[in-house]
Amino acid sequence: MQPLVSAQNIFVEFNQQNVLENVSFSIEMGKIITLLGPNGAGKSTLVKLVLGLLQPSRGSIIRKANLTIGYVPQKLKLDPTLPLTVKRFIKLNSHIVDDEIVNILHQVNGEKLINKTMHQLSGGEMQRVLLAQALIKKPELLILDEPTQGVDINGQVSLYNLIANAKHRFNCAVLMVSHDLHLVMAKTDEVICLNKHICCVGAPSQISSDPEFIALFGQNTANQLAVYKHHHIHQPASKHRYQGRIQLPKFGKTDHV
Ligand SMILES: Nc1ncnc2c1ncn2[C@@H]1O[C@H](COP(=O)(O)OP(=O)(O)OP(=O)(O)O)[C@@H](O)[C@H]1O
Repeated sequence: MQPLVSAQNIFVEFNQQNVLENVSFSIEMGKIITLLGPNGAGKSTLVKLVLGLLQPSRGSIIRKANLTIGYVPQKLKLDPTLPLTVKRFIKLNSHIVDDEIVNILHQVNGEKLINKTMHQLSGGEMQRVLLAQALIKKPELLILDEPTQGVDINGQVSLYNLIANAKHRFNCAVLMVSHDLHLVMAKTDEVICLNKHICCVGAPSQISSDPEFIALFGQNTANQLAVYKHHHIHQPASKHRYQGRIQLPKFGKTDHV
């Protein structure tokens, strides 16, 4: 089956410096992919490439024709003087009737939020509304960039459950940047470990024993992944392109993982 997104030998350069180097990956229907990497590794840059907001300096990225993507950003900056209700926010850029809004909010446990203004929402409520807005298009691919920033632990658990439910309901693929390994790995089919180039890729249990992963993230983090065993078949890691050894910097977000 044709992948939803296929990237081949991507380079992205800012100010004559490579931010992504020779990155190749594909996103297949129904898979949950978690993107890991230290600060500045190029995770958001890769997300922008997949969204089509950025073009590679070299290499190619092919999206399935008419691919529908739902996107949940890290944070949404809204003009505080704008009295935008949740209902109006979800209606932006889409022609949907009120029943559909109620339905989609129900799917993220957010029916009670419909008439609140966006500024009244807590961190967790805001992320659920952003998820609802992303799901309204019935996306084939849902992309989330650190969706639980500023959300407490209960909110994090509930958000990841909602994401997993949405994946089953829409049979969509999910690409997410997350440092909440203890919460996301049980639901993740494939981990892509990025540090400008792809250091390693595979199921969480495979990645946990990869020397590059251990060198980059430490044995404690690898142990968190090791407990997750998947019983379905994954692509062999050799199908992905490993980009060779790297100089390994200290990981900057240890407290998050
Ligand atoms: N528009 C831009 N112009 C110049 N440099 C940029 C631009 N966008 C990103 N960068 C640089 O590219 C590198 C990768 O940034 P990116 O935001 O993709 O990393 P990240 O892995 O998402 O980091 P973090 O975990 O801190 O969010 C960083 O060094 C950043 O400063």
